[in-house]
Amino acid sequence: MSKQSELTMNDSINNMLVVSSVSNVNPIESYDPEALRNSFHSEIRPILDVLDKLRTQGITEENVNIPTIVVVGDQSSGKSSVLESLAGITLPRGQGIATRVPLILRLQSCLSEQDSKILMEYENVKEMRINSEDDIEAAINAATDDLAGSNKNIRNTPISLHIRKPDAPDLTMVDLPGITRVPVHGQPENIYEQVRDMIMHYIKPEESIILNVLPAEVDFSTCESIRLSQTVDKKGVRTLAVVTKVDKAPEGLFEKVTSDAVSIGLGYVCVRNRTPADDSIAVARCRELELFNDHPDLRNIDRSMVGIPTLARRLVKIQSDMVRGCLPRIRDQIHEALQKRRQEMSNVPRSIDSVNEAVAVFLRLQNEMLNMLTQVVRDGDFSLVPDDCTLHYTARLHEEFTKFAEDLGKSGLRLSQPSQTDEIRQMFSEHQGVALPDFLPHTVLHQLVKKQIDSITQTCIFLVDRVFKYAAEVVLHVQSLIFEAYPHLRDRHHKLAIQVLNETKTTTVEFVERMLAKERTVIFTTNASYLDTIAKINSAVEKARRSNQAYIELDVGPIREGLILNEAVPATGWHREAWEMKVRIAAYSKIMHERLADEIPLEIRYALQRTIVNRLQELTMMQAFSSPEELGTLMQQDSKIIGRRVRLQQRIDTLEKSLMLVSGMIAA
Ligand SMILES: Nc1nc2c(ncn2[C@@H]2O[C@H](COP(=O)(O)OP(=O)(O)OP(=O)(O)O)[C@@H](O)[C@H]2O)c(=O)[nH]1
Repeated sequence: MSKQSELTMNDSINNMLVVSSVSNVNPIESYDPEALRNSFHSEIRPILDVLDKLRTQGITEENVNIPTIVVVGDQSSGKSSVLESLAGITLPRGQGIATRVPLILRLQSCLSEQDSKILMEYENVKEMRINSEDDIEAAINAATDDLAGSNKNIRNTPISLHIRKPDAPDLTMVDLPGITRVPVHGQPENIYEQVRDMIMHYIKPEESIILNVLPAEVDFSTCESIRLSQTVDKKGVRTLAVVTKVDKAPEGLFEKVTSDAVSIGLGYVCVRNRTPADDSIAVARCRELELFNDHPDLRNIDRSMVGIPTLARRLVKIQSDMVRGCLPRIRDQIHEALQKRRQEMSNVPRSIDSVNEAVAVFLRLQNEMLNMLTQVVRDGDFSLVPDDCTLHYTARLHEEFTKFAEDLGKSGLRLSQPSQTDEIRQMFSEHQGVALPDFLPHTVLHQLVKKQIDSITQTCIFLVDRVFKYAAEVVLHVQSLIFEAYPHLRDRHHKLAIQVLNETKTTTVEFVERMLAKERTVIFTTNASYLDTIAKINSAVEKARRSNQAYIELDVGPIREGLILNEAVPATGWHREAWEMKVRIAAYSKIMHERLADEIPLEIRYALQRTIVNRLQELTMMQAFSSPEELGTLMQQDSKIIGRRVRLQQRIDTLEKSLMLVSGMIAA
């Protein structure tokens, strides 16, 4: 019992009885711990113990909903004071934000003072004993600072306070930070959203009972806590209102709680908590008794709606009703969570405990990598990674090659461009005398073909660059997936893959350069489409001429352009010869582009397939480790994976323990 308390709890109870006999007005019920203990059914207590244990083990993080009384209210509405009144101990209170982390308050009655104990737990602090009630406030403040820092920040990591004392009601409740719209004392700008999210987390489950703390001085419909609780419990069927500070605003309270403008399904209980003027909690209880018995505005309120003793009794009853029959559902939820965690665990690599095991995993992973690369690169089979579009190798390559063919088609000479006609004409004049005047000079043709090749050289080399870069990404991505847990092994394979791909890229670039050199050096084709294209262009122009068209749309193979006939195709002279040369270049370019658009992609695909599926396979298989130590280093697991495995194992252990507890309780 608090040193501050000049009156003991028994004194206060005696006082309550004295006051009530003097006042002679329908006295409110006195706080009778014995009666409360008796009303607490013997079968409820063990269930509560189990539920409390589950809660402290963090089972709620596994989506297992445990019936809980959640205390919510606007800032400084008196939440902590209500808990203080129920527990008979001093909790941190104030005008600013006092509660900054969830406080799970577990009250438990016991037979004698010798059995009393106070324990606190949070995060990594387990079963910290608090020797005196006077130290609770400081301990909670220190733990809050520890969890949420010493400024006014909040954090959703609970402190659990277990108080066992003779006259406590058997109740477990969660106190939450008060809702505030305006950040104060260095609180973050989004303090409202943070508090709201925390409150919603606790009140959303159907199993939660919402203890909505409303100060008597305000219009209840303006309370933010009412607004929030109505979003999850519209009709208020699981909401109980506690009206505090009735001593400050007794006028009109009777109408407020009887009209029920804010739909509170479980009803109202009006209380007067301890104020700074009360020396002790016991004194506060006496003053509450006097207030409700004597005040002309309060004495008419139904006795079942006033006083901390009534509130304690109501809560114990609600809690008893709640926990009865909840165990089978909780067992099923734990079972489901356990299955899920076990499934997750089966996907986390196991720890490696021997050299033989390390060798086996080493070989298995290498095989997995090669199989996956073969599937992706050779077979175009991405069934292992349906959602990962980067690994749909053949489709991505096809896109690249189609674009390459389009780019080639777009490059080069345009039949309609006068500047090119002038250029050709210039070339003609420089090559006069090489052949008879009515022959198109081959040297000019050759020079123009060379220009064509120069204009597409970059397009070809860039294609090799892009495709090899992408292929390297695919290989590294597959390796990262397979060797996720083994960073050293992954790095070794990355290095090997980059090395062989670079080698192949060099030979592929050489191949492309050789192809372009051939095209630049030799003008050659046996392809009938060369003459065919020339004939088609000429015939289209002739036809247009005959029908006196000034303009034609040419559409011959890849040649699609509009021509103003008199400008582009003059009947005689230099211009006419330039036009004829242009037609030949266009027809020949078409054949060259087709050759390149097929040959270069074919070579790239062949080279990549041989490298990734065959060469990499050989090199991977040839890889060895010189000693068990080297193998040990290679097979060292990523610390993140180790951490994940440990955390999962802890969760599984907790769930297994919880399942045993609950199943045992159901069977009992
Ligand atoms: N007069 C009077 N004052 C009260 C009553 N209940 C609470 N108070 C005072 O109201 C102030 C706020 O009370 P708290 O219990 O800290 O309120 P809270 O809702 O827990 O506060 P936060 O956690 O900061 O939101 C304190 O100064 C209390 O002493 C009451 O019934 N009567």
